[in-house]
Amino acid sequence: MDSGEQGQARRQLETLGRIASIAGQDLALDPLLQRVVDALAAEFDWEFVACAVVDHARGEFVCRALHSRLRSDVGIGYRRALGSGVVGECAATGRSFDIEDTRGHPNFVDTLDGTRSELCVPVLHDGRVLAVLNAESLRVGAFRGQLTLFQTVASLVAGVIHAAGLLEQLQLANRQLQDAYRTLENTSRTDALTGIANRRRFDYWLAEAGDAAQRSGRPMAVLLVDVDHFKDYNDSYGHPAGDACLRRIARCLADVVEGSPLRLARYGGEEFAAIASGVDRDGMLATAEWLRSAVEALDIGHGGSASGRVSISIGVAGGVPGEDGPERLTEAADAALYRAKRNGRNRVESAPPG
Ligand SMILES: Nc1nc2c(ncn2[C@@H]2O[C@H](COP(=O)(O)OP(=O)(O)OP(=O)(O)O)[C@@H](O)[C@H]2O)c(=O)[nH]1
Repeated sequence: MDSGEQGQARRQLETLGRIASIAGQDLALDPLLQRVVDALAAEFDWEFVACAVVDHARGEFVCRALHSRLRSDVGIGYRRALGSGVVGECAATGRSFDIEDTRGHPNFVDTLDGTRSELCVPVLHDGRVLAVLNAESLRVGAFRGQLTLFQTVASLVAGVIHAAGLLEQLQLANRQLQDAYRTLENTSRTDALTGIANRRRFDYWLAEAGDAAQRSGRPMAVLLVDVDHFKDYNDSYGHPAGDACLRRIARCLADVVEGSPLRLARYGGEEFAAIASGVDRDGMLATAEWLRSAVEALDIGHGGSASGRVSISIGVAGGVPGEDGPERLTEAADAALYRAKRNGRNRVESAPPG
């Protein structure tokens, strides 16, 4: 080896060292690939360097990093089928390509105006093609003698690309798991028929409001709603119409309480419940009356009801729960609701102040 060759070998080793050290700086896949591509372009003064990652599940490769001084159809996110073009063939077969002159090459796809030479090497891990490193030039034979070096770069960065790919898959799986968990959590707290909160969530709110009221000494209030003569509604109009009626009532109640401190839930069957912290019995009574009149105003026909339309009865209770907890308030609201039914329905009754 003469001194010129020794100097070139030393420079190549230094280049490889630099690329290896910047590649492993952190494990986010896209920045990592971009660092490799930028380093190759800078070290060798290449006009176009790209890295495509192989998406085996979709049978495609997709460009994830790019350095180009030339006008090209290729951009980040550019994807093609495995096997298509030289990059696609390299991705599909794991073969390297060192094309001195692209003119006449059987699988060359012209994505870069006037490309004359192309270098393409697979990034392999465990015999599987993870990615393809690709360089292109407008000059014939621009990469002469560089294939081994390019392959060495590919094998140097294969480990970190593999690890970054795994990390990316893990992060994706983690995000999907979190989404699924949120959906599940939401489903488990939402009533399927009406879309408002369910009894489970109401019980949670009740305990939470009870704790807050006991700690602060400030009142809380509960109201229970029951649709009047609903058995008769079902019997007259059918169960599906009964379901639709419950949905309309739920929407109406939700619209009234929207933006207020009241939290509304379907309590079960044809019953709804609402709870509010920092509100006393009289404050809740006023809201209860709005709720009652809003449902009446829906004007849903009901032949079995004295008014000829669907109505609700409401029981209200409020105060600071004592040692026996906030459940006492729900029992008191239930007793008031029973009185509202007995006193003719379509009305609001409240428990004595407590
Ligand atoms: N369509 C439908 N009906 C329901 C649902 N849940 C409960 N119901 C019906 O609601 C009716 C409640 O009837 P009752 O408890 O006898 O009370 P009511 O007929 O409303 O009479 P009062 O409460 O005394 O005014 C029953 O017929 C239940 O089948 C539901 O999800 N969909």
